[in-house]
Amino acid sequence: MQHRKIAFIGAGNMAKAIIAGLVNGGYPAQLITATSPSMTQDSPLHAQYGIRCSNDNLESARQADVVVLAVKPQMMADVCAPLYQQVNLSGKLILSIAAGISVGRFSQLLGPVDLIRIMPNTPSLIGLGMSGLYAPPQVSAQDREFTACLMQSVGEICWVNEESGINNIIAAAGSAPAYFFLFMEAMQNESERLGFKPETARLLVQQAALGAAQMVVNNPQLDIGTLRQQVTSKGGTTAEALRVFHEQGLSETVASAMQAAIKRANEMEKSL
Ligand SMILES: NC(=O)C1=CN([C@@H]2O[C@H](COP(=O)(O)OP(=O)(O)OC[C@H]3O[C@@H](n4cnc5c(N)ncnc54)[C@H](OP(=O)(O)O)[C@@H]3O)[C@@H](O)[C@H]2O)C=CC1
Ligand SMILES: O=C(O)[C@@H]1CCC=N1
Repeated sequence: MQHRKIAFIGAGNMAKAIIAGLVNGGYPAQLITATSPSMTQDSPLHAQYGIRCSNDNLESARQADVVVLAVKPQMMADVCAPLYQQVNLSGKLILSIAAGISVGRFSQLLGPVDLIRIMPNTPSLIGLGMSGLYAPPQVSAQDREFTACLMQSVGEICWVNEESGINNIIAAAGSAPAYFFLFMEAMQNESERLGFKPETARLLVQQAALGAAQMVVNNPQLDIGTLRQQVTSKGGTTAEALRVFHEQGLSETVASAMQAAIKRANEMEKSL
């Protein structure tokens, strides 16, 4: 893939996950800078990945070809104002990973820039990310290709044709690791109540989750429902557990939760 100088503005959970995935996947560390107010030259991110670390957003953005906006959505306006006023952004590619800040809002915050929205998720850290991408029509084929390759180096990607698709990606993938963690936490808690030590309870749950996910990956010809049926003996134990999930409305709960994530993203787009 093409290598460009990248500045991450904001170096929290999501930026760190992408940086780790990139460097571990062979992206040259000397081309990556990360900035945040608490960052120093010898911060752990520098020691761990060999990237440049700084607390100077403007200098980092000036020397970069690609600026990744990776601060909390609520911080975005404050972070963009000095970038707009003091950095020549023309010719640079701007990538935003923020939920709830639209391309239209960015053109208010930064003027007319080449911007692609990315909705990644934290498994990018281990090369198993899932990112949605949206580029407005005027973004060049080279910038689209670069961004696709960048995010493919930390996982799978999915382009959306409409910007509203990014909020659907949030519901289905960006926020989704937390859904699975919640489910696993609940299973671990109940396993502990059954008398397993915490580490054993965790092992039981993590191996079941990992095995189930890997079976989905390894069997693209099988519906996930078929894999479920293969576990579910007639009149057996799984059928009873699934009956409880159905009776207590698991599918409806999942659908409502995903809709709530989309609703929140839409609200953020109106208010930030
Ligand atoms: N977490 C996730 O799973 C996902 C997050 N996102 C998006 O990623 C973005 C970041 O989220 P996340 O990583 O979770 O958030 P974090 O709170 O973990 O990180 C935010 C980062 O921004 C830094 N920051 C704060 N103020 C400034 C500033 N003025 N200039 C530069 N950096 C600043 C913080 O630095 P300091 O610690 O020094 O204050 C911190 O490094 C959000 O917009 C979110 O919507 C998208 C997909 C998934
Ligand atoms: O919770 C959030 O708003 C961000 C976006 C997707 C995951 N985390």
